[in-house]
Amino acid sequence: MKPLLSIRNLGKIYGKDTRALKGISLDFYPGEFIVVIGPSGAGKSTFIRCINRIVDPSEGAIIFDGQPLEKLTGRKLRKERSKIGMIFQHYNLIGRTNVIKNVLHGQLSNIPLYRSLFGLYPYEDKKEAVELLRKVGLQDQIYKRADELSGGQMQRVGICRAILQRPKLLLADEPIASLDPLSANIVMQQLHTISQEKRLTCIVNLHQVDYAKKFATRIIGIKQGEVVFDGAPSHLTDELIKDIYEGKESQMKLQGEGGHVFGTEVENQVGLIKKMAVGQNDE
Ligand SMILES: Nc1ncnc2c1ncn2[C@@H]1O[C@H](COP(=O)(O)OP(=O)(O)OP(=O)(O)O)[C@@H](O)[C@H]1O
Repeated sequence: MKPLLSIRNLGKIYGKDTRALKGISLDFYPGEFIVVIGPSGAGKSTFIRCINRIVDPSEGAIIFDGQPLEKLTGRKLRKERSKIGMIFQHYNLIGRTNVIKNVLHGQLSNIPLYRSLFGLYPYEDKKEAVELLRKVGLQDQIYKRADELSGGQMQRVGICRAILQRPKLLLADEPIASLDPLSANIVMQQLHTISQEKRLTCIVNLHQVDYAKKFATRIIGIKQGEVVFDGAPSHLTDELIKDIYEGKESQMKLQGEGGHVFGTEVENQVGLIKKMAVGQNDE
């Protein structure tokens, strides 16, 4: 199968000497639900943001749907970006606008300006927006202002907006970091269900390892800007988790399903796993 997204030797340096990413090379395939984990400052957000060029990489290649994203500018870049949906930690909804219009904004890049100014969205888009909102249980909130919703409801609107964009790739930067555990679980479940139904490739940054193990088809661990784990959730042992979050790297290598798991020396320290448990994100 051809990858939808190929990243080669991706690096990012902020300012003079903050190396946020170093030599990252990864392939992502249609239908994968990838969760990126790693300690605070590891480079997770930078990684996600380099993919859609919110952040410009310092080096490397990002081949998305056959196009070299790192080289594109202007209209060509906008065209490729319109195939990449984004879900944000703080939802990025327009508070004074109602729910369905927020969802329809997902189609802004695909309709002429005059239509969006007058709210003239195609019937098919409106129908799909309603169906998506029904799917995430918001059918009774369609005409409510977005700022009257709970955080979990706002994020479900954010998911519907990203899906209505009809992307090939969905990026989510800590989508549940601001939610209570119950809402977080609902949001992750719905994000997972919808993206799997539509066979979208989904890359999600998370702090909660429990959710990564519950929902991911593949987990990527990043530490100090480098990939230190890439494999199936079943291969991510408690010891490896401890390593990603606090252990020292060693020569030991472990093989994971994806064929490239990186092992580390295990420090015998308890407690961190518990901290990383759902709802106890205290980094
Ligand atoms: N705009 C910026 N300017 C300068 N340095 C930055 C900028 N954004 C991030 N960094 C630095 O790059 C490194 C990686 O940051 P990044 O936000 O990507 O990590 P993260 O894994 O997403 O962290 P967190 O989980 O806390 O959000 C950190 O050292 C951070 O201080």
